[in-house]
Amino acid sequence: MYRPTLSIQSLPAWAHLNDVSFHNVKVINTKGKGYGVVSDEDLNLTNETNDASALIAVPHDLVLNAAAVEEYAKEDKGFRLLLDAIGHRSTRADVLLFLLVQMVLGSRPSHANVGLSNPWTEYLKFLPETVLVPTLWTEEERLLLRGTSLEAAVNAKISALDAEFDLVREKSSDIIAWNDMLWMEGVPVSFTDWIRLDALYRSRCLELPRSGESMVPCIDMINHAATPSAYYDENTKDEVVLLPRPGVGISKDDEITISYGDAKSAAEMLFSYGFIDPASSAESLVLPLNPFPDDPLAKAKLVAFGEAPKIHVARQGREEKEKEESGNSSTPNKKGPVGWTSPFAHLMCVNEEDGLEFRVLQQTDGARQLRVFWQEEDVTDRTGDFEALIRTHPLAAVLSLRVVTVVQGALQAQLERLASSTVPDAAAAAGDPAVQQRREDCVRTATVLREIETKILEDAIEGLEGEKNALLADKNVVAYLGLTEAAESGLAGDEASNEPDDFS
Ligand SMILES: C[S@@+](CC[C@H](N)C(=O)[O-])C[C@H]1O[C@@H](n2cnc3c(N)ncnc32)[C@H](O)[C@@H]1O
Repeated sequence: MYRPTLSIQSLPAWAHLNDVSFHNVKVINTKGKGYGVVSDEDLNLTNETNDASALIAVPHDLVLNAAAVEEYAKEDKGFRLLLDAIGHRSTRADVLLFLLVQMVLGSRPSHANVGLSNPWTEYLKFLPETVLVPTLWTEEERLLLRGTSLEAAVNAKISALDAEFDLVREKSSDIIAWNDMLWMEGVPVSFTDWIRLDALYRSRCLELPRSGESMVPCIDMINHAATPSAYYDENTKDEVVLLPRPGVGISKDDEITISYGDAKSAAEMLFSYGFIDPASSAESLVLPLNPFPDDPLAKAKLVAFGEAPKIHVARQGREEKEKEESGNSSTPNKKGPVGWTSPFAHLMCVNEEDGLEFRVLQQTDGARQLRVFWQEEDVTDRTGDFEALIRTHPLAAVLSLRVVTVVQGALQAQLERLASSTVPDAAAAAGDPAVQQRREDCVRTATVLREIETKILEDAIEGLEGEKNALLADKNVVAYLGLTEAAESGLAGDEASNEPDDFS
């Protein structure tokens, strides 16, 4: 839909009207990062920060979260109907609905017969038209993610957004005033509008110490840096304040930055914010894990496990590694090993002959319930704990070898997919310079992600090779494989008669 915009030069006027105070800082257009906040003068900072040193202060009533949406619904009966029909599922869902209404009000206020304007109606007009998060990449641009951990995640997110948008359309169409407002008047709201609102929310929401997950106008103009100069907090007046970090020097024209978190992986940063900062992203990735296609228990295992099966891969921190080795290594650039976890892989690799059993129990009310048994013990509530459960099995090492082989195979397949899909040349995008620039940004970011994930996968596979070799040397495994080999060579003897050579 058509979306009016406001120049960032008008932000001070909006801030003044809405009691947001800026002290010696201003919002400007930065190079390559959209808007950002810079210092207007050299700041003489002490090691103490308090309210007097706040660079930006935002009144509590501008903070947008589930509680604020609820307050808004008390004043606007029309919105109450909409919120009760669609909202109350999560903070995000309520805020997105509110933003949708504000976006529509902002684009055709004269026609509005429902919905009350609010400071956010105008503030939305300052926000960027697009965010480079992959849900807003074109289908062609998303091919750049082939083989990365984001390939499946972005497709799943787009499907989820599609289902969510259908629900919003269906429920709001039942309310005549909203049906007219959202879907009939002028250019109706589109799926792209919905994806854009989701992207704005994801890339701009903050975790406030008291108010929780919230959007805060103006504070959301601050960019990220690995070594930030500021942080946000809530003060005794319930304002959200931007404070300089103690001991950090800020000169005139310096950009003021905060940290968006250092525990997020490169994929998570790209997914949520549309950029990757290798200096502050965690070296980790998450991949989906599919059960064996020929496992007759696959469905029961999935139901009993209760969540989407995954493999988490993460480089262990240097300190962790040093602690583990209890040595005092002084090779600062040496990276720690890459470890993995996958609770489902352990469940996936055990079968009836190992002691796994599924039973369907009829309850007194007639309902049927799937129960999981391991070695005769009911472990229905511990399906995520099979790594520990198999440790006491006489063939524990054999079962572990299966798991390690499965995980290594999945990571190897991912690495091959990553290596086999090349990144097309950005110059291939012809025409409009803005489209060309955007394509270059997507190619650059996807290339960074691909390099980071390739290295993590290679190191994880190498680590798994070590684990596999250690397990192959285990005496129980040697004995088990010896028996299996003997059985198979007996079988091979029978099968040998089927070899084409024998017919010759
Ligand atoms: C909370 S907003 C910050 C203000 C934003 N730059 C704007 O124009 O409104 C977060 C977005 O800013 C951009 N951004 C923030 N830090 C960045 C960085 N270090 N490098 C590149 N882009 C960054 C990304 O587009 C991100 O989604």
